[in-house]
Amino acid sequence: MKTPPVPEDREATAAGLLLGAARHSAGRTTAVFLCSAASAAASLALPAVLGRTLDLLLRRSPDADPWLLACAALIVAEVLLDASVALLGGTTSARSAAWLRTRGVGRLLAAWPGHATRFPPGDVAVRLTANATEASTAPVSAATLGASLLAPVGAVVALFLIDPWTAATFLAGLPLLVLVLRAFARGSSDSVASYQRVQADIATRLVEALAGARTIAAAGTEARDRDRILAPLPELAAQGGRMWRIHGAAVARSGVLMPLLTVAVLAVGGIRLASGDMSVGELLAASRYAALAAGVGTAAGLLGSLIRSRSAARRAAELMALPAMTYGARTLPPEGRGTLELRAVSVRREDRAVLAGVDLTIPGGTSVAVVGRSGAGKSTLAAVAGRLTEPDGGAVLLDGIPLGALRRDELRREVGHAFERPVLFGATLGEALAGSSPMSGERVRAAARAASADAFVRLLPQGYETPPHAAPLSGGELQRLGLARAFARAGRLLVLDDATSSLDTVTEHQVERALARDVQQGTRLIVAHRLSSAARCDLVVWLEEGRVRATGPHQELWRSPEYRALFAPPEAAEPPAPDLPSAAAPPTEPSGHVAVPGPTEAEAADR
Ligand SMILES: Nc1ncnc2c1ncn2[C@@H]1O[C@H](COP(=O)(O)OP(=O)(O)OP(=O)(O)O)[C@@H](O)[C@H]1O
Repeated sequence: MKTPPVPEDREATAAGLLLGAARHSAGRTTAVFLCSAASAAASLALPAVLGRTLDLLLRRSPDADPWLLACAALIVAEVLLDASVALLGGTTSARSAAWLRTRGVGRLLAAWPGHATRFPPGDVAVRLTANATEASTAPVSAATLGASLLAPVGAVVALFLIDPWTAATFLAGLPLLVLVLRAFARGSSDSVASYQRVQADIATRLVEALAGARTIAAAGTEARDRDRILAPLPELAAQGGRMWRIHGAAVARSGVLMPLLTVAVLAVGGIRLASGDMSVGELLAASRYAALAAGVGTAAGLLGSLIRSRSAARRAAELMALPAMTYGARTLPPEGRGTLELRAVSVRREDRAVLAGVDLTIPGGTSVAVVGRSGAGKSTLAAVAGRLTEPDGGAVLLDGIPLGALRRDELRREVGHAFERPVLFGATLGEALAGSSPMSGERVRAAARAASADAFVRLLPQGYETPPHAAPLSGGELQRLGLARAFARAGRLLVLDDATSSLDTVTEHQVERALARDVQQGTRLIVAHRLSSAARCDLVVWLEEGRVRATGPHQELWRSPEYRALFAPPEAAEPPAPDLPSAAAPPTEPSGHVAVPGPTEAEAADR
């Protein structure tokens, strides 16, 4: 039977996510429940059949034979059903885990990059592996728990039917069990959540250390960083110990309580046998039913599993709560040339205005350098212009259409990006440059030539067939591949966020010339620290503390000593005397650059 899907926003809660997983595997989970229930029914029927068989055997009745066969059939059925539950349960949980991971990864990648990168990679890995696995067992645990209660409930009913006194004796002890299980559920939730949090903390530290392996080796701090990564271990041990102590205490208490209740039922049954109110067979059946009813004590194990699943689901659901990037349904006017407009754009980060009321109009086909001191908001502006982040106020329009109203394919086809430290995805370099769109090898190579990447790629033994991880790339070569990827898909707007910072000035010049000559013409927004880059652009946007300080051609802005100071080494940053002609004349060749580390692709996404 097809079940309706859980709405996506409901999946952002642990209950909604678990419901979604249960619905996804509804057929198999129902089969687990039915097999568990049938096994419980077989175990319930067995004592009655055994008791009846014993009475018939004691009477040497010829009718005992079919009853003996029924006993054997019930035992075989129980074994087979239990085996089916184990097999089905395992595969059902595996399917639920796959579903949870697919949803989680999908949500993560569909979210605004800045939101997604707030979860450290190690933490995300734990949420999508260990936590997803634990959460995935919930449907099967719930089905098994539900079915496992059928046997004790049925056993108490059977006790009533055999002799109400035996049933009343058993029920008298049940409130104590409820208290034990309640205390267990409360204590466990807390310690399980803390355990999972500390687990993720260690993973986060480990992944950070791997990313900074060179820094650790260079500083010779291996021992200190090992201790730092493993610092939460004592807390993990404490939370783990607490978790299993609570579990152990619940199992021990119910383990004492349940046999006591069984003995009490037997004692009452013995008295009833002595008074002639019960047969020997009925006493045998009552003792077996008492043991079955005592099985309610094992609920602690399944309850513990459900509590761990719920806590893990809560962590996985936090990924589902990430706000997804939204797109519209509009396309760009065909005659547009890539005019970019920012109207009163503001971006806030941690209660601070990173961009404040930025108004800009960049005519189509213009190359624009965005300059300013470190932290001025250049990368944030680049991210807003390419809609890698949504402004908190104002609007960004391309050829008169708000970026948010554009169709996804239209937006990503017409707006390209290159970053300071690009990440290459794909089985081969050729694939990594082509990206997701089908593209001829010649177009990829032309883009690589424009980015001065073709020559070194062809020198690799496998050329464009080299897997990215097997290509020995310098920072500058990697940047050129990132540029080639952007050039190959160049549309109306190309955003280069410090994407040439690792190139030597000669190569940078070559790339810029090829960009102007060989790459499809459109608007270029270039975050630049080098004087030469700013000088070669048609227009410069000078940002200062999140605001546009000035816009204009480089030659015009060069008249300002403060503008010149952006590109000058510190000792020359003092405003020069107004009568110094050399300072006022805009140099055409690079005279220096402010060496500021720019963002990685991931960092750029975090604007
Ligand atoms: N996710 C974020 N959370 C908090 N602050 C942020 C975030 N992203 C950027 N900022 C802050 O916003 C300001 C502008 O950052 P941005 O990276 O845009 O500057 P930039 O001009 O590109 O700097 P640089 O030249 O050093 O790359 C900085 O002060 C930065 O610390």
